[in-house]
Amino acid sequence: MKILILNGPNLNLLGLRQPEVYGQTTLDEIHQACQAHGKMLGVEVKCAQSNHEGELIDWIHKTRATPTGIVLNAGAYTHTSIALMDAIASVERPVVEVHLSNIHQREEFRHTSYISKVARGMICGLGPHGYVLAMDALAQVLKNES
Ligand SMILES: O=C(O)[C@]1(O)C=C(c2cccc(Sc3ccccc3)c2)[C@@H](O)[C@H](O)C1
Repeated sequence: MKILILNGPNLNLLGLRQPEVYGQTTLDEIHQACQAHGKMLGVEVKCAQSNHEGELIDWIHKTRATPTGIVLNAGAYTHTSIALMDAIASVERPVVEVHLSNIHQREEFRHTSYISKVARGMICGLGPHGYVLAMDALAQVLKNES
């Protein structure tokens, strides 16, 4: 059983600017926490980040090879990418969308998510803990569907 932690554009800069919105935790610290939680869950965890839409799509396509749950924070692509939406729909793998901030309390343009249209569920506004909660949900989904 595998879980892919996939992060989109600019999230590699987490913790460096705008701590009031995205907190002070770095992406590397989030990935370390996900790896530790994966060990507790007994699942293999792969963490990746890309600023490039096509590279994120390639990561999603690779999940066709093995039963994998996907934790996806697509960053700004959340609000624009029909290509990411189609990639998720094409692999038929469970996806939990995660956002550090509560996108529904922010600018209007962040209230639309193409990812939510094809994701199993969405967690937003809970900071880095949202990734751990998403992993718990996916571990249960993967167990039920295996
Ligand atoms: O809340 C999120 O996790 C979100 O996915 C993350 C986003 C985001 C946007 C810009 C930068 C970053 S990461 C960052 C934050 C502060 C300084 C540098 C980079 C995330 C937004 O595009 C999304 O609307 C919301």
